[in-house]
Amino acid sequence: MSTTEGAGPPEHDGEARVVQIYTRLPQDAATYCPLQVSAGDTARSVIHNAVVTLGLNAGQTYSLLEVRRPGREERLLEAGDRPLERVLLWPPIAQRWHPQTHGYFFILQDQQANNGDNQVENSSKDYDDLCDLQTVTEEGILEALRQRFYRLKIYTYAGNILIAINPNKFLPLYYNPKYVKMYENQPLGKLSPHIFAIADVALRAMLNRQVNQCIVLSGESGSGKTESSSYLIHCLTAISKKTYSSGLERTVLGAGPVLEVGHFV
Ligand SMILES: Nc1ncnc2c1ncn2[C@@H]1O[C@H](COP(=O)(O)OP(=O)(O)OP(=O)(O)O)[C@@H](O)[C@H]1O
Repeated sequence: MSTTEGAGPPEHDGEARVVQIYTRLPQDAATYCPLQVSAGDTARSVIHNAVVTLGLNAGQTYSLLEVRRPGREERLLEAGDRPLERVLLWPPIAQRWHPQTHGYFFILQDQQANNGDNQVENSSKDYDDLCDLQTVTEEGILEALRQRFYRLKIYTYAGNILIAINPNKFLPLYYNPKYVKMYENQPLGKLSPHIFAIADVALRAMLNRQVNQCIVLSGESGSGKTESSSYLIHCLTAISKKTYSSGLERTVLGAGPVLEVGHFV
């Protein structure tokens, strides 16, 4: 386990993948460890497993970096971020196998030694679900949402309700087609909060219970209800293979303006 290139193509096991974690530590030059990572694993658990696998000092604090272009595009993952969600956004070749030389990989680094570098981390705790807040006050909820918004995390759960904050700009990262597949058949809350998760849960409930389902979109004017309904419909038609090619998405979305006209008559 002491090379810069890894040892061969990774194995795939359903939703789990083998991810190469390289180290950037004062005590070594180029060590890596292949780790089996599943979609729900967070940076926190991946760091823990890498530290154990590499036999590193568990008393130290480590952080995990996603590298897209060595030295140029490096992003520090927060403890609750899910590394496999990042991998799915890499180009196919980089998703399958990611030795350092291909430019897409993860780095485990000593947090203390690297303070000041690549710091996107924020000391405030990040909550995917507002139900995890220690004290629930209006101020606390708004602050938690604000901190997530600063990190471009526009979705947050409050139990099985999804709160969406209008970013007022297109965030391609969120709506990558690979995310539709990733959220398919996943329990709510296993992956990062997302509108596709709501669509998938509603579709599965409908199919399993054979009962119509309803998703309520509520918010003030301009908050993003129409936009959100488009993402829901896109996701529903994409995961329903039969309707995917039938133009249903276009038909349903086309009904929107007609209904809105009715609203003002
Ligand atoms: N998830 C999003 N990503 C990017 N932009 C968004 C998102 N949600 C909303 N927006 C932006 O905000 C604008 C207003 O959103 P939208 O039309 O969906 O609001 P609305 O709640 O349906 O408003 P109204 O109730 O007045 O019809 C959109 O045109 C879009 O530019």
